[in-house]
This record gives sequence, structure tokens and C-alpha cells, in this order.
Amino acid sequence: MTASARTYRITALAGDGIGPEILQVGRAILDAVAKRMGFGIQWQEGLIGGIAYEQTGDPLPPETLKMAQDSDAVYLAAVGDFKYDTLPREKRPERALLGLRAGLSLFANLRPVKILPQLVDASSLKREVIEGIDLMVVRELTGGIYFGQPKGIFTDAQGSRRGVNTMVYSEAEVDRIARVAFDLAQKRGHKLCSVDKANVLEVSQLWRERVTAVAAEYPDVELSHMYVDNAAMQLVRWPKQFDVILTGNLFGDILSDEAAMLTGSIGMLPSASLGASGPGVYEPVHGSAPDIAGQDKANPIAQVLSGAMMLRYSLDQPEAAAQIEQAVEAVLAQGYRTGDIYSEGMTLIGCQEMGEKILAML
Ligand SMILES: NC(=O)C1=CN([C@@H]2O[C@H](COP(=O)(O)OP(=O)(O)OC[C@H]3O[C@@H](n4cnc5c(N)ncnc54)[C@H](O)[C@@H]3O)[C@@H](O)[C@H]2O)C=CC1
Ligand SMILES: CC(C)CC(=O)C(=O)O
Ligand SMILES: [Mg+2]
Repeated sequence: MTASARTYRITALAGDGIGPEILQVGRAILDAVAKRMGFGIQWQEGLIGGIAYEQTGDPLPPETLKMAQDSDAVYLAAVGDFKYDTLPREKRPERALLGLRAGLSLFANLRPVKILPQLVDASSLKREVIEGIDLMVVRELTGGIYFGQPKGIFTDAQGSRRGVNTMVYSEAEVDRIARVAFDLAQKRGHKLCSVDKANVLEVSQLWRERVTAVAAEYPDVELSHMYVDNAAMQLVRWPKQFDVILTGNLFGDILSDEAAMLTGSIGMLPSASLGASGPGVYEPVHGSAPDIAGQDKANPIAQVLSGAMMLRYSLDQPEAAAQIEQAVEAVLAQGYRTGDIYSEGMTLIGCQEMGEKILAML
């Protein structure tokens, strides 16, 4: 059987907030491109996040994790709502994301930040600062402070409560994510900037030592190091200095939201979460946007472009991926915009219509 004649089993996880609206758009586009290219997608739907908690008492039901493990890839939208903020931590929707990432051993989170020429004026930054940006944030995803032990809220002998989280990285964890980032840099602009807080944190000191050691295997990649506070500033000062940014779980979470704004909106940024083998998870960088849920206002493009990443990284369908990316650009070139990327003179449309326009361009 040729690659193009295959049928892929994809787990679809809509989650909460705008999740169902944007996932519906993304799925329709993937179905259309699959039909056109002559391969099949067999969808299986699972519960995750707040909706899963409400229906099963568990934000990541075991059957969802099993379904994800048994599929070729996972197409995820977003989870969470501020109404769940008072739930015990283990029941919160966001816990499901961590469980899914750990359960699939997805240690590498790739977040490409590319400014589309059509959206240069949608960014809050000046044209000369952002025009031509093409960088990749490589975020470690299954270690660091989101997973480190000990953690919890403890009461000391004096009766005073203390909140504790632990930022910890082993040498092996740093080495494997560094190799992912160096491999990518070799295929891109041959520059890697490792972001840490080594002036203060021992965990970052070890991170920096290991990244420097791994760099010896990649003599054709220029390595630099930057403290995270400076990196946050440099990203808005002169982002074009970056090719690949390698960083840990917490710093990568924050810096990638910041980098999203270079592209005009967080509604534009896709991501891929990959392990050494097995299914990857493809999801937008943004959250469930409860403030605009159910109003047909969400930008579905990050979800759609995450589908393109799934085609490229997990399904070996690069041509289908390129078709989706080109269709998105063509719709933007025609002046159609959701509210988050709207600028004067453009045509304001909703989430569903944006999906229809992209479909029509395929
Ligand atoms: N991967 C995930 O599922 C993530 C989930 N969350 C959860 O999402 C919930 C909301 O968190 P926030 O901090 O508000 O972050 P958020 O990313 O959901 O929203 C931040 C702002 O960006 C806007 N926005 C986000 N995506 C958009 C899109 N596609 N189109 C147009 N506008 C968009 C929202 O309307 C909001 O004003 C929380 O429960 C949070 O824990 C947050 C980040 C990631
Ligand atoms: C809600 C967090 C667990 C996830 C997050 O913000 C992210 O992965 O970008
Ligand atoms: Mg985040």
C-alpha cells in the first residue's frame, strides 16, 4: 500500500470553550484534503478537560488516553474554563493536558512562529521588526516545574501554608530535547539560542552545561545562551535574531505566547508535541478562550495549521500539509479576517466562515 492510500486513525479531542468550534473547522479541512489526496482519516472522538470531568468525574478518562495511545496522531483543541478554578488540582481541565503529554511521553513541543506577509499590519509591532520572522520555539514538555516533585501546598509547624513546586531537569532530559532542537537547527538556519536562568538557578546551570556538551555533536550549528528575562525583551526588540529557541517547560510556555503576538494573534500559532516514537499531539498554542466561546468569534487558523503539522510530522503527507498552508494564506490575501487579526479595510468574518473560505481554497 502506498503512503497516499492509507487510512489514518486520528483521535479528535475537542475539549472546552472554543475547542469544539475550532476543531470542527480543522476536521472538515483535513477531511477535504484527505479526499483530494486519496488517503483516509478515521476519526475517533474522546473526552478531555472540563467536559470530561463533568461527564465522567475525570478530566482525562483512562479510555481517552488509551484511545490516544492507539491512534496514529491526536488532534486536540483546548481545555479549561475559569469556572473550574476552585476544583481540586487533580480534577482541573489543565491536568488532562499534562496527563496526556506524560502518558504519550511527548517531551518535545515544537512551536513555529512565522509571520505571514498578509498579516504584517495585524501585529502590534512595527513592520520592520516583524517582517520575515521565521523562528521555532522548542519547548521541553514533560519535565521542569510542571512535573517536578515535591509539589503541593503544605502547612508548616507554625500553621503557615507554603505552596511548593520544584523545577528539576535530569541530564538525560536536557540532552534529548537539545538533540531535537539541534537537529531542527541543522535543517533550518543553523542557529540555536538556549534560554535559561543560569545566573540564578542550579537547574539552569545544569541545562546550560548539557546543551553546551551536546553542541559538540553539531559543529555546523551556532549555539548561544540567553537568560529568559532578556529573551522576553529580545523577542519584541529584534525577533529576527532568532532561528531555533530551545528552552524548558515553563519558560517555553510563556515565551511562545509572547512570540505568538509577533504573528498578529495567538489565534495563529500551531504546535506539535512529539515523543521518541508513537502518536504526536497537534494543538493550537492558545487556550480555550472562554471569553469568546460559543460566539463564532474564534480564529480557527492555529487549529487548522496544527492539522497541517500533523500531516507533515505524523502522517507523512507533506503535500497535503502544504495545500492547507497555501489555502490559509490565500484566504488572508483576499482580506478575510477574524476579529483578533482584523485591521481597517479588511473583511470581518466568523470562525465558521473562515473555515468555509479555507475549504473553498483547497
Ligand atoms: N492548551 C490548552 O488547552 C490551554 C488551556 N488554557 C486554559 O484556557 C483557559 C483560558 O486561558 P487564558 O489565559 O484566557 O488563555 P487563552 O489563550 O484561552 O486566551 C487568551 C486571550 O486570547 C484570546 N484567544 C485565544 N485563542 C483565540 C483564538 N483562536 N481566536 C481569537 N482569540 C483567541 C482569548 O479570547 C483571550 O482574550 C484557562 O482555563 C487556561 O488554563 C490555557 C492555555 C493553554
Ligand atoms: C494549561 C497549561 C498546562 C498548558 C499551556 O499553557 C500550554 O501548553 O501552552
Ligand atoms: Mg500556554
